[in-house]
Amino acid sequence: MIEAKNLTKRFGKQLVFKDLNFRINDGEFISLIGPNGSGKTTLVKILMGLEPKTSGELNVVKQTIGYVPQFRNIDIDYPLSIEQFIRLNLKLTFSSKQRRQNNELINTIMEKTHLTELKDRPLGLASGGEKQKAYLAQALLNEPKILILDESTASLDVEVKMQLMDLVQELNHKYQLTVIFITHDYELTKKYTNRALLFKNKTLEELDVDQVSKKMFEMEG
Ligand SMILES: Nc1ncnc2c1ncn2[C@@H]1O[C@H](COP(=O)(O)OP(=O)(O)OP(=O)(O)O)[C@@H](O)[C@H]1O
Repeated sequence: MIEAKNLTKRFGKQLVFKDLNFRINDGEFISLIGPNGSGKTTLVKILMGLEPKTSGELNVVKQTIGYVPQFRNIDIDYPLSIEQFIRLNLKLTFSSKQRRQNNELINTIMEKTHLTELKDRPLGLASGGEKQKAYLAQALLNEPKILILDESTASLDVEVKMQLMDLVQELNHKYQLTVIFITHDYELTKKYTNRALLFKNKTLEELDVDQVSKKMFEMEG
């Protein structure tokens, strides 16, 4: 469970947001929406402990968080396979017992993300959707309870976006994974999320997904 009370963030003199009050329950699939520069990434950085809050309270109860960024282009010469890329986040070990456990974990995660058949494909030659699944798999390595998708579908075409979101929805249902989906995509918000947190006038509104309108995605920062 994540709970914020009067959460405020400033960068120097610039107020990013003020007095945010919200709660995200375990197993929710929620979208975080709002114009460019309204503070979505700053808020998730605070949730992940990567950025200090200025004031207010934030409780993230003993939860591990996985983070999936929007994929950037990876050079076709990138030397690692999909599996090797996912392994980058594992702790280095020379113990054979630990290596066995690592292998089991990798196999489970590759299955969960439907990457088993693609494990030896060089990441540089993978499609956009496959690359994004590799990022997702890497984020799942420390068995997070909360998954943050930071515009993770943005550079994918429509069909591939849906496939990735179907996969995330499956993980949300099967493993009660809490999902926070930062997005500028109206259709995906409506189709996949139950609730939305909307940044407006430097604060955050909690909305049922029925209350979300296309207009909310057209606002300028
Ligand atoms: N490290 C920083 N130092 C100073 N200002 C920052 C820093 N990080 C973000 N900002 C500012 O804080 C504001 C919020 O930025 P943030 O990236 O959180 O917005 P966002 O809603 O995620 O935007 P986008 O939809 O464009 O990704 C912006 O005005 C940005 O310039």
